Amino acid sequence: MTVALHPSIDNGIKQGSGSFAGGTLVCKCTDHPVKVGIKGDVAHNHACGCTKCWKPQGAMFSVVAVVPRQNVTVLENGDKLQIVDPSAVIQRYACKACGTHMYGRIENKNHPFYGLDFIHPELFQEQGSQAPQFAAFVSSVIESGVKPEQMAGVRSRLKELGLEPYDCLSPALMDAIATHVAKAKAA
Ligand SMILES: N[C@@H](CCC(=O)N[C@@H](CS)C(=O)NCC(=O)O)C(=O)O
Ligand SMILES: [Zn+2]
Ligand SMILES: [Zn+2]
Repeated sequence: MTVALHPSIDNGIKQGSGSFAGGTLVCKCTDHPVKVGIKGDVAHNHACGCTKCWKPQGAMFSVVAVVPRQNVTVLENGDKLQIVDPSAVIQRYACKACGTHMYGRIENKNHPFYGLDFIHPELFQEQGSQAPQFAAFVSSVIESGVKPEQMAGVRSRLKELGLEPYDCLSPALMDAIATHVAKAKAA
């Protein structure tokens, strides 16, 4: 049986249009859904296996990407949003009614990813945003209950889908973090 990872990738990765102009993220509420407007396309879209990123019901992975924070605007029913864990690096704003995370924001100006918000592209009403590029925090799915002996199958399915599995972030993002830290130390 094929390993189920996330509904938006289990049937194959749908490539982005390359010219996605942005759109509206909508939570799962049928009544008064939270709507968040995003300008432009997302970047660094990836599957994340960590326990903190929001996943739809039954999914093993989250699918999460970044956008500049100035490109994120709460459009409707923002009163339903609350921060999941105010002590986390990424402050994830979730709908109190349905639990969907609408955006995650870093307030620490010294953080390497300060200025970028984290969003879940599957919540776009519109099609065509950038496809997932890799898988991050893969080993962390064990913390959500996946058995260690299932991991070979999980990694091989990710590879089959074209998502290289990493146990932290991709080399490009890890290099960006290390560069930021090196510059901060040198300053
Ligand atoms: N193994 C941990 C990893 C958590 C983690 O470090 N997540 C990454 C990727 S989203 C992160 O940057 N977290 C910062 C945060 O959650 O605020 C878990 O699964 O809970
Ligand atoms: Zn909701
Ligand atoms: Zn995560």
